[in-house]
Amino acid sequence: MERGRGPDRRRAQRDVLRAAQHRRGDRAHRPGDRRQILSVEGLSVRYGGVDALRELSLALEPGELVAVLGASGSGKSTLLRAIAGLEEIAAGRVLIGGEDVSRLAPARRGVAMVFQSFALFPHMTVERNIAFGLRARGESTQAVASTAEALGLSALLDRRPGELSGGERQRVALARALAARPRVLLLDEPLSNLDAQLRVSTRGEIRRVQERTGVTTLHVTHDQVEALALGHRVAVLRDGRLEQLGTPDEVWERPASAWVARFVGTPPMNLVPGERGLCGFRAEDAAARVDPGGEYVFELAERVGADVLWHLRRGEDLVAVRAGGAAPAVGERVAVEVPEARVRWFDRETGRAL
Ligand SMILES: Nc1ncnc2c1ncn2[C@@H]1O[C@H](COP(=O)(O)OP(=O)(O)OP(=O)(O)O)[C@@H](O)[C@H]1O
Repeated sequence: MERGRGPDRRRAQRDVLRAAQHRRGDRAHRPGDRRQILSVEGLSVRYGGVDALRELSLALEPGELVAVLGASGSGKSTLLRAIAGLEEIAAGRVLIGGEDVSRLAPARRGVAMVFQSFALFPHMTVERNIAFGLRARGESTQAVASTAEALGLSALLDRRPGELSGGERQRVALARALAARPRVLLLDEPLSNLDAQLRVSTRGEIRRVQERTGVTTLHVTHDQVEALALGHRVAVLRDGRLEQLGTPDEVWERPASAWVARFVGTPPMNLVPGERGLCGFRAEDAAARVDPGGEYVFELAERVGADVLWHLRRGEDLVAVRAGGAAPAVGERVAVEVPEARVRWFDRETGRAL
């Protein structure tokens, strides 16, 4: 589950490019489908004394997939639940298609939500699970067959959830959400109950179905690999606030703060004190070589996927750099060079990018 180097990084960049092309095409085909715009303005949610969301504002273009990334407790689920109408809002509002839906009942907002637990009805067949929302509203169930087909579920329509694999159950949950043709799709960690391999394939499926249906989507995850691979843009949440909103490339290349720089990437961006503040650089952007006059001391080498990382120390500061060739002995001096264009500077006090 490595991110950021070699093929993974290139794949992420290709995905971003495709997403941009998709969005351009999308606009050309459905000019101004403004009914699908989702925005939240100054949203605050409180649980007793806990501020789960603090004046959070965010706007999604029609057909856009935004991955919401944050540590546990940062307010990701609360954001989705507030948009769906499942949490009381202390301040701010939720707009869908420009209409303030903050006071509307969940069922009238035009949103569908998929939970981590899938929440399927165990006694109903796949077909009835997918049709559930449509039947409840007295609507035609015509969309069931085509949605099931799009998600590769046609052969499973008569089974019950207990007779399905985890990945199949997840696809049924997704099909049930999509069959109702929501304006906005909310996905709350939908991949976290799947094993590593299935996560990757289901991730691709979500991406394809989302692009095909063009439904505006918020996808919550605490997994940065998933967020960068899946989102047209990524919203990074920290303590109920929006720390950064940007394309995967922007979040990777130009973190808005030292906090984002530390949160995104395995290893995270190196941060060491420099003349202009905190100096940030990624492991793959640095060149390291044994040099008796070098500032760093070699501590250990570690294989991470396709790469070998050298962990180095300079006083209190630890850095990791991607290196080739034989590792030096522990304690040997190493020089590290980073091209100026690859260095990011952050304010020492506030941590904001300079
Ligand atoms: N029903 C509740 N009652 C009290 N506090 C709550 C409740 N639900 C959430 N919280 C608190 O609100 C904050 C945000 O929670 P939320 O579930 O939105 O975070 P999250 O980012 O989705 O976390 P995770 O990744 O662990 O699911 C946390 O501090 C959490 O403890």
